Amino acid sequence: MEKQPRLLSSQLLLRNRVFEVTLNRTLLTWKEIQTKKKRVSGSMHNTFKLGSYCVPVSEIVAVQEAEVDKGTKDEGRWQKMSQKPIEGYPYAFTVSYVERERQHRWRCHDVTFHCSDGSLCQQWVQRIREQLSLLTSRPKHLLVYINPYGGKQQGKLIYEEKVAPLFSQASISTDVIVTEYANHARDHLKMDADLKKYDGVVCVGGDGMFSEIIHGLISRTQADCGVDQNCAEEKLVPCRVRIGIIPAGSTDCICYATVGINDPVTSALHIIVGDSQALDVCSVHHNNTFLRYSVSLLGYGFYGDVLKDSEKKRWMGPARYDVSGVKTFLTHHYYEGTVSFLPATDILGTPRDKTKCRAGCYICQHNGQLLSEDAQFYRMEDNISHSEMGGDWRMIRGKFLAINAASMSCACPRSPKGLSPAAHLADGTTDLILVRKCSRINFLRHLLRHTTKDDQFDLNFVEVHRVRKFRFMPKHCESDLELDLREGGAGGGKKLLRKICRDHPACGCTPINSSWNCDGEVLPHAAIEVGVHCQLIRLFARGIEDQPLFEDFCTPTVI
Ligand SMILES: CCCCCCCCCCCCC/C=C/[C@@H](O)[C@H](COP(=O)(O)O)NC(C)=O
Ligand SMILES: Nc1ncnc2c1ncn2[C@@H]1O[C@H](COP(=O)(O)OP(=O)(O)O)[C@@H](O)[C@H]1O
Ligand SMILES: [Ca+2]
Repeated sequence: MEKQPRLLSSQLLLRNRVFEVTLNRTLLTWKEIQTKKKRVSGSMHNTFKLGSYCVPVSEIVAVQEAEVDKGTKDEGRWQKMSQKPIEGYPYAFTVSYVERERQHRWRCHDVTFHCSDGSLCQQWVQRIREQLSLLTSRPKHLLVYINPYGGKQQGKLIYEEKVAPLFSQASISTDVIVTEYANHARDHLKMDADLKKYDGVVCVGGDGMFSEIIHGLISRTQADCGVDQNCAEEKLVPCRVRIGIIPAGSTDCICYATVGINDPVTSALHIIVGDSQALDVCSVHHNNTFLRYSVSLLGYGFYGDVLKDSEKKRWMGPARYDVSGVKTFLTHHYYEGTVSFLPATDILGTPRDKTKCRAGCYICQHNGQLLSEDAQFYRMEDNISHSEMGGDWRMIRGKFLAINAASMSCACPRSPKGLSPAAHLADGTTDLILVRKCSRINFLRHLLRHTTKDDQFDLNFVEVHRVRKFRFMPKHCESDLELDLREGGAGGGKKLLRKICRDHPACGCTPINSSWNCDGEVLPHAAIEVGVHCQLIRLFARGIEDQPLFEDFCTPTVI
């Protein structure tokens, strides 16, 4: 039977005031004790307020015996915490814990308790350390990949200055690899990394870098388990190793949509406390050949074109998306093709819901298997679910300015509610958004609504479906065409081009096909098949926390 740790309770000094400090299995609390002197002043003026504070053990970053300053030199903050001596209390220890600030930002704060007795001080440090060691979800050894060229090229600096000190404070050891070329991290994970050694992988970079990491990790897991990625129908094996994202990219939508902010220190703290958030992954295939994985946006048309154009402007940093965004908006290209999809019918929730996926999301906790009342009835009647039968595929043919599949909200600083505000992180579905050909002004209305409270789907040229699978087939199948052009020689090519020009009068100024924006990576194929793999990977995150009313929240504010 598990040994119940006993309660530890002592009277300790904090900022020259006496507190009753208590540690149990889950909480560290400290309550101010009225001293005689204070009681007198309290009763006389009736203004004296006693402080009472608490921190969940799960949010303690570290505990450290503090060196009470006796005029000796400072030997470094985390070697020994230097403190002013208090008469009669020559010993002290410092607890570092997570404190919540505005807009989902987390910070590491310190509180130092002074003790009269050295062995009591040691007992406190030891007991808190014991409690921390019981938290088995915390990582101990991490493999870190830094993209030194992501975003504003600050990845290395961000990691060294803001993240590494926190990891060492929390006794997390790391192996750090600064990538030397694109796909370095992917290939290292896929082939070389000794994954058994690590509890997690940390990605310092943007969405493109994160994409490298998941490709390495998922491919490696499938290879180790003998699963063929090329077969679109295969059930993929979930990855054991969790991934932490330290945002140092341009859009950082995966970090923002899973944590609520793109802030390196906040992300580091979510890694340290050992958070876990499952994430859906889309697999993208073409002709039974595996192309890529995606966790955030798969965008054809507008977002594909923005990305493709922006790649030429990398030197501009994150501003390249604004420039390419305006350019792409003005060119106003539309693309013809057929979208087929398998609607997720047997679930609760729709992409137009007002409720959002938040930390501990009820829908995601049930793997997206929660049944709506109708579907439940249907299942009872037939004893088999619609999706188990294969479901009904739907087909929409048309001219589209954008086809977006958002497997998560895709919230980012540019659009805090995201491309699909009600999408879930881990429900096994993706929200397929179809924006049909419309006027520039209407398209602008749609785009601008991503930045306001107005519903971007409430427009007659926009539709959105929650789906488990989808396919896109452009009117002109690019790969066949390319092959024909290449293999058919100049004559054959010209003939074919003439045919395309006939079919597509805008040729010359309008490209026939767009490319897909797959989590910030250009995917040149137009024709693709996509399937969602429910909860294939896990992040060191917990989803976006509901903004706490600070009085209700158990943080070291007065309770
Ligand atoms: C004219 C007014 C336009 C306002 C439109 C606001 C809509 C913004 C919605 C952005 C959704 C972004 C989805 C995330 C994509 C990233 O994977 C990708 C790559 O990010 P990375 O550079 O790797 O961090 N970024 C972009 C812009 O394609
Ligand atoms: N050392 C490197 N040199 C060049 N490119 C790299 C390197 N490491 C990673 N990359 C690539 O850089 C691209 C962009 O990275 P990312 O971190 O997403 O930044 P951003 O958000 O600015 O696009 C990704 O496609 C990634 O594969
Ligand atoms: Ca999803």
